[in-house]
Amino acid sequence: MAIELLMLQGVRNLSPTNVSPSPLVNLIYGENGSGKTSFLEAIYYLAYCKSFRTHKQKNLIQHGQNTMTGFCQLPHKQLGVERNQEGQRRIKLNGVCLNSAAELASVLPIQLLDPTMFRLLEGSPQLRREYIDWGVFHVEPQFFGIWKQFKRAHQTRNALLRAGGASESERKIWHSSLSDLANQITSMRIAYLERLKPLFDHYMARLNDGLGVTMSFYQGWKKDQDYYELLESSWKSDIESGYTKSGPQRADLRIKAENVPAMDVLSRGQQKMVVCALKLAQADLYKQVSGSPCIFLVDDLAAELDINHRKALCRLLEELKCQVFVTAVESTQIQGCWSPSSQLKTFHVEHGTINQE
Ligand SMILES: Nc1ncnc2c1ncn2[C@@H]1O[C@H](COP(=O)(O)OP(=O)(O)OP(=O)(O)O)[C@@H](O)[C@H]1O
Repeated sequence: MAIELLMLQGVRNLSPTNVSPSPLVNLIYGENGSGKTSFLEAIYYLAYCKSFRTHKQKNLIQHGQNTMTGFCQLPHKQLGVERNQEGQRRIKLNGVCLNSAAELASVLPIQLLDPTMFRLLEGSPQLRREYIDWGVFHVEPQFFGIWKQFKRAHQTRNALLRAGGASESERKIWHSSLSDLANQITSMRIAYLERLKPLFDHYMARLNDGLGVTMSFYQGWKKDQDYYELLESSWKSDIESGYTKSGPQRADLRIKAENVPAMDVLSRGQQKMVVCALKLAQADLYKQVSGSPCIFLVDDLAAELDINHRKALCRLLEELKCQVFVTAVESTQIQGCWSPSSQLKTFHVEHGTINQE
């Protein structure tokens, strides 16, 4: 998958933009505040209808404008997204309006590496669940529907808990349905991670061998415990808490270095390497399953990565043969990291205007 043409209008400080990127490596460089991250943010918005740096999507719309629009030409697909100040949004795929951003999930598979990526290790388990589930969904598309059903059943159980209980028969019906869905979700997550783990080990070794980094999966309750039995036995204590304390909604990916949580012992740069290995492994598996590579958005590659690690990451991105959009303040920071086969295109951003060199 590669973007063949990208058109943007009304995005942050960017002038109307019309770019034909390289199918492989695109280097976007310019001074601080010139618009590099905004450019990546616009691509990300096309894929997910949300920003990676703010919850307020309105902030993406250029000051003084009512609307922002993004359009990209993909192989055999055209994707357009528009959003206005009132929060109204229009998504079109091949000229047909989509009802929700969720329908976009498999159109533009994007992996983001940015200066805050270490949060995947430090942040809440929710971020790591989202990471796992992105991959599970792309391997098992029915996962999304099962997860939605589970979420509804889980919300209903919580509502019953807060209401002080339910009849035995009603409770048992919900527990049976919840445990069935929870077990399906967990099996899919475990199967996905079993395929991901050797890839993660491979990329970890290529990026920073010797850190002793391991990943393990916590499914959200004790491994050997039957989830239906657990729901039944924890009913009373869950009524006291007012919510369901265990289940796939509490799952986590535990990353350790020499048996200690990675975030407690690794440097920022080393944590970033671990996150790079996680994302590369995910992109590799995605490519094996779908036959097509992800697109990588790499913001400010030079931040906290020394030249050897930068080169190692660039080599791995090249080997994946994926389309990459990478930003830097100075082109010299990363221009030399790519081989001649990377079909490098360089774009200079100046006061929001993007020019190919
Ligand atoms: N809605 C908006 N309308 C117009 N300009 C905006 C809007 N939001 C942000 N800006 C401005 O856009 C500029 C571009 O910011 P951006 O983060 O893309 O720069 P950058 O090139 O990535 O910088 P850095 O190298 O410092 O990360 C900033 O000067 C910012 O103040």
